[in-house]
Order: sequence, then structure tokens, then C-alpha cells
Amino acid sequence: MAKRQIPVIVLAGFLGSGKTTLLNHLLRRAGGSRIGAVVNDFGSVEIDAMTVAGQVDSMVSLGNGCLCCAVDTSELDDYLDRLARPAARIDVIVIEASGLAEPQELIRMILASENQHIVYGGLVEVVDAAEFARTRAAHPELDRHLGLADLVVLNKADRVAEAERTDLLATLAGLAPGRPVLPASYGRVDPELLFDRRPREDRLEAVRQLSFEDLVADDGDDDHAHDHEHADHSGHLHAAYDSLSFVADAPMNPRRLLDFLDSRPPGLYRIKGFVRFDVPGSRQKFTLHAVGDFLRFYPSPWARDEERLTQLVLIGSGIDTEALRKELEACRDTEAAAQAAGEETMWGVLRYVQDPEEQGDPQEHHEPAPGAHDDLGERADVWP
Ligand SMILES: Nc1nc2c(ncn2[C@@H]2O[C@H](COP(=O)(O)OP(=O)(O)OP(=O)(O)O)[C@@H](O)[C@H]2O)c(=O)[nH]1
Repeated sequence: MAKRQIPVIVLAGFLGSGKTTLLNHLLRRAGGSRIGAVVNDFGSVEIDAMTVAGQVDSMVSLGNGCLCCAVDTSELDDYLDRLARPAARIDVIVIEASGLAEPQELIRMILASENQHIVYGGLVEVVDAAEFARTRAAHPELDRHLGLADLVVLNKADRVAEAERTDLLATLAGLAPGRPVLPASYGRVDPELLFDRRPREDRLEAVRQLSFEDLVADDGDDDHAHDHEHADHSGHLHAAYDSLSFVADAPMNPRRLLDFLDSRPPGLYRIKGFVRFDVPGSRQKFTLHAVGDFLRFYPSPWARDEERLTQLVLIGSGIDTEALRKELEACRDTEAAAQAAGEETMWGVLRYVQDPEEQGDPQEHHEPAPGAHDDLGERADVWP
């Protein structure tokens, strides 16, 4: 009898659409299935990996750079080989593409893999309901990505009114004809839709429709693969995007950081990471997410042994990364100033702490298990 092959699912979607949130949901709701997660982060600070580490059976962070730019596919192959080793007992592999990755390139790499243990398991495209129109206007290639998707998740459905949601579902159904389009909040989709162990006939059909020839064919508007540029030392970025990684061990001054965030330039589309304020009463770790106009802090305890650092990744287009770095540096405080600060200095930040009434499961995206950093630091050693 033929050996079962491990499906490799690509989880794609624009910056901040909710891929990590969905991945965490899958990891929590995997039941008896073992998920091998591959996280393709930006920048030298691996925020996404930190956010899922500790919840994964076998954690691989691809580290720097955009996968779709890898000229040499051997790195992904190597990671897939390791996850697909029988000893790892993995049932499904999910690759979370970076928010600017070209899913077509990733799919091509999976289909071209010589590993007999894996099979391409489909593309899940995550869409931010609140940002869809804006993202689509700025990134017409989104339509093509949706056309490749086997499943579209209209995430952040909680952020739009019902009428708008209905319109969006109709638009998406037109862009991904015949494919399921699911509204979801906080990535809560039924994992069964993504990875039943034996793919259903319809999914097989969908995958078959996407042949290698389809993928390598030049569809006319794909200038993407050739116009990448090195944004900085930390990796490849989509042309016109720049990123900045910022790390500080000094506490951040809440008021200055809030001023910085409140006046962030519109091109600074995405900020994610962790902030240390260390003001009395607010000594927790504050996970920070900004997506477009959306800004939230999620306080949670520091893990035991976790290094108390501020670590941020900023991604945007037309941004002056050096000026932003200087502004962030100016938000640092001395330890003594933080200790002497009154609780009222946190009020501005607390305005952006997620309201418990919001639908999110706070566990889903800001509490890596204790030791998560250690997992990352030793990621070469986490293999079973
Ligand atoms: N209101 C709302 N917020 C959500 C939902 N899903 C995710 N978020 C929030 O959106 C922000 C970004 O979510 P992530 O899961 O980190 O997004 P991502 O696609 O992994 O982001 P990148 O890795 O930067 O591309 C976080 O603050 C999440 O809590 C949702 O359904 N509703």
C-alpha cells in the first residue's frame, strides 16, 4: 500500500491579516494531529516565531528574509525533509508565509520538492475584512493570490458590519470561484477544513487544478519575482517595502512611545513585537500589534527566564527607517526614571489595551509558553 504523504499547507495573506492568529488557533485545536509549523518571518527579530513557539510540536523558524526570494530552494527543502522524517510523526505541515510573500513561489517550491513523504495540501489565503479594499487597491496581485486559494478565510469579520461582510463574501466568491470562503474572527476556522488526514475529493480536485505548469506559466502581471530588492541586512522584502528591527533592554517611556505610535506615518503599515515599560503597576510584557490604523497592546506575564527586552519589527513603504530608529531610541528611558514613574504615565498605553469584550482569545496570540525564547535560541535542537 502506498505510504501516506504529509500535506503541506501554505497559509498566506497580507501583512497583519491574521495568519499567526489562525496558525495558533490550529495548533490549539489540532486534537490528536501533530502539526509541523514553518514560520517565515521578517527581520532579524522573529516575532511570529516567538508568538507560536512553545505551542508547536516541531518548531522551525526560517529566520531572515522572504521565502519567495530564495534563489536556492534548498533551505525550505531541508526544513521540509526534517519535518517529514518519520521520527517526527508529523501529520500536517503548515507554512506561514510572511505577509509579503508570493504564495505562487512557495507552492512551486513545494510541488518541485523531491521529498516523497510530502504532498502539496493547498493554499489558505487569509484576508483582513477591515482592510480588504485598501490592501487590494495597493496590491492588485491579491486578486491573483485569491484565484490560487483553495480556501479563503475572511478574517476580522468582527470588525465589519454585516452588510459589508455580505458584500465582501460576494466579492471574494467572485475572485475564488468555487472555493469556500469562510468568515472568521481571530482565525477560528474548523481545522478539519484544512487537514483531514485523507484529503477530501474536492480538495484533491482543487489541488489537481493547480498544476506545476499553471504555476510556472507567466500570467502577465507577475513582475514580482524580478523586482525584489534587499531592503536591509535583515532580509529580502517586496520591492517598495522596508523593515526595521528594534531591540532595547532599557525600559521604554510609555508617553514617548505613545506619541511615536500616535504620529506614525501612514506608510508604516505594520508594527509587531513586545514592549517593556517596567513602570510600577505595568511590569508585564506588552505585546504590540499595529495594522494600518489598528493598534493594540496585549499585556501578559513575562515567562520565567525570559529576557525582558523591547523587540519590535516595523514594516512599511516609503518610510525613513533610520529616522524611525532614532525616534524609537529616543523613547528609551533609564531604569531609575521607569521606577520613579507614576501609574498615570501608562494611561495612554492602557487606552489601547485590548478590551476584554472584544472577541479575541487572549491566549491565542500573546502568551508564548514559558521558555519560548529558549526554543528559538536552540531551534536546531528541537527535533525529536
Ligand atoms: N479584531 C480582530 N483582530 C484580529 C483578528 N485576527 C487577528 N487580529 C489581530 O490582528 C493583529 C495581527 O494578527 P497576526 O495574526 O499577527 O497577523 P499576521 O497575518 O500573522 O501578521 P504578519 O505576520 O505581520 O503578516 C493582531 O493584533 C491580532 O490580534 C480578528 O479576527 N479580529
